Amino acid sequence: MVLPFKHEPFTDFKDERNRQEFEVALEQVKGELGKDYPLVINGEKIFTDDKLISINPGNKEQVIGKVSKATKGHVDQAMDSANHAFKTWKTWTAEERADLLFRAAAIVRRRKHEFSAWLVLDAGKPWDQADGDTAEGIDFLEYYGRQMIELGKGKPLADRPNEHNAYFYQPMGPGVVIPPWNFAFAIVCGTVAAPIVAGNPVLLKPSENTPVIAYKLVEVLEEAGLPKGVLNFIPGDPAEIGDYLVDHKETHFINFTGSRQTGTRIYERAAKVQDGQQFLKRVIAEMGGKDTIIVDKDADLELAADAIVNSAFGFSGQKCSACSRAVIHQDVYDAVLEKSIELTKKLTVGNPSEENVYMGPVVNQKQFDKIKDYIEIGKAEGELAYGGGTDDSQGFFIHPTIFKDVGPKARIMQEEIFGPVVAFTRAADFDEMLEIANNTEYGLTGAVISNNREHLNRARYEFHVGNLYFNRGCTAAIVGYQPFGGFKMSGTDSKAGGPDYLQHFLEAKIVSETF
Ligand SMILES: NC(=O)c1ccc[n+]([C@@H]2O[C@H](COP(=O)([O-])OP(=O)(O)OC[C@H]3O[C@@H](n4cnc5c(N)ncnc54)[C@H](O)[C@@H]3O)[C@@H](O)[C@H]2O)c1
Ligand SMILES: N[C@@H](CCC=O)C(=O)O
Repeated sequence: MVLPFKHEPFTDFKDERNRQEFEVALEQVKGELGKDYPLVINGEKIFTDDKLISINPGNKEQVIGKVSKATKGHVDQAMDSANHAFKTWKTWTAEERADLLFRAAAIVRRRKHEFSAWLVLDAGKPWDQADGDTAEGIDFLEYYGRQMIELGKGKPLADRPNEHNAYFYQPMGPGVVIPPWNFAFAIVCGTVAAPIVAGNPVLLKPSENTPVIAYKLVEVLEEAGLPKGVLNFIPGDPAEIGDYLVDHKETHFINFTGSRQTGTRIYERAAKVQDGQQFLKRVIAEMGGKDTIIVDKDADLELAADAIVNSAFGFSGQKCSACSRAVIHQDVYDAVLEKSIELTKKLTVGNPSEENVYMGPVVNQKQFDKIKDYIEIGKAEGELAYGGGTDDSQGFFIHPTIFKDVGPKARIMQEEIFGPVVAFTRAADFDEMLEIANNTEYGLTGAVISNNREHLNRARYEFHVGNLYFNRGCTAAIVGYQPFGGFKMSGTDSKAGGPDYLQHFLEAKIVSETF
């Protein structure tokens, strides 16, 4: 019997034993750095001369791994292998495919600290954030397995005398998974596991920033018994193979998570029907955010400051859900700002592969330079209230940064920065707060800190975001509890980790028989 879904508990690093175990895992992974990793096509490991070099963003000199790079020829081979594998993979029952995910979850759970240690080194995640990333990956495996078992039963329909109607789901065919680097295990795991458990083979092109941890997932699924060709691992340069994967006439779906710029490009290209293409491609595109926390005048101000600071600076603001705008009622603006600065002063910044800090580096030089530019823009658009320091001598470190008195239309209030920068703005009343909260092109997450029930009720319907939170921060959705996905230019609102997610990768079929 499959037990009900329960999310994977987080590790308490205040417990000395957990800290010691994690240090052991970090040392183990450090002993494995710098290795070569292959492509995996039809179960075959292919090493190429041309490599992606993945480095530790907290220590630029440290090479995490050298990962083979796929060409267009490899994409064709991977698609052939996926098409071949589809013939048998689709015949596995929902329970058999779900069992495979449950086995994979058990393997990752046994090696949890090891996976989190790879995330610390490959993505620069602080320990708690890395632990949360691994736990979320396990959750996706457990949750989608259970959802597939449910969907495998089909849906009830009405029958009439001498007529039986059946409603069931079937897989679509091979598709492409293109994840980002910021949840380098969880998002890769969820976006791969869902189409696979639904019966579709996958071509996985991981982010060029974090390909090693993605390879680890491929190994786990192989160990769990995934037949060859069902998951093909084809890291590469997106400029070389990105469009080719999306345009391919055999690509049935593109499961993308990343920036608005790449997502809209994929959405547009996938709409074009290629010569010989016999179906319309489905695009799941989960994109960026410009997420707001509203603080009402009737609010717990300690809670408000804590929610803003942790949502803005957790993982250095490199979450699509991160709070980058705090919209505060004028009566409590100064108090919330002051409390937020006091909390921010206590945050530690450093290299998480050496010590358990609150904030690590940002992912690469490009992001570091971009965030630095936005800090300069912020100085012209508002007043630097705290932080602003940067240092890329050893790794890509940016200190938590707060701007105050920023106008709602300022660039740092409108454009996704994807770094530890938050802008504060004041509003006269709740109407104005909602107006400012909704005035971006994004609609991903948001939070309202208020004890006014009437205002919370209004926000429920008028604050236009896919994930809205009351009296807490706007990050850290949990699989099965807060399915995730946004409106507007934040994407197709796929609600990852929710009860409707697998249907993106299934065709619903009706068979009506007359007796
Ligand atoms: N909404 C969500 O659920 C969610 C979750 C995580 C991250 N994000 C967003 O992701 C972004 C950060 O991730 P990123 O920097 O990796 O994003 P990105 O758009 O630069 O890259 C995402 C993926 O797309 C690939 N890619 C780039 N160009 C491509 C092309 N032309 N064709 C096909 N693939 C291409 C990349 O190699 C990578 O694998 C932020 O905007 C963040 O908000 C959104
Ligand atoms: N699901 C994550 C965000 C994923 C994007 O980066 C959260 O809810 O914080």
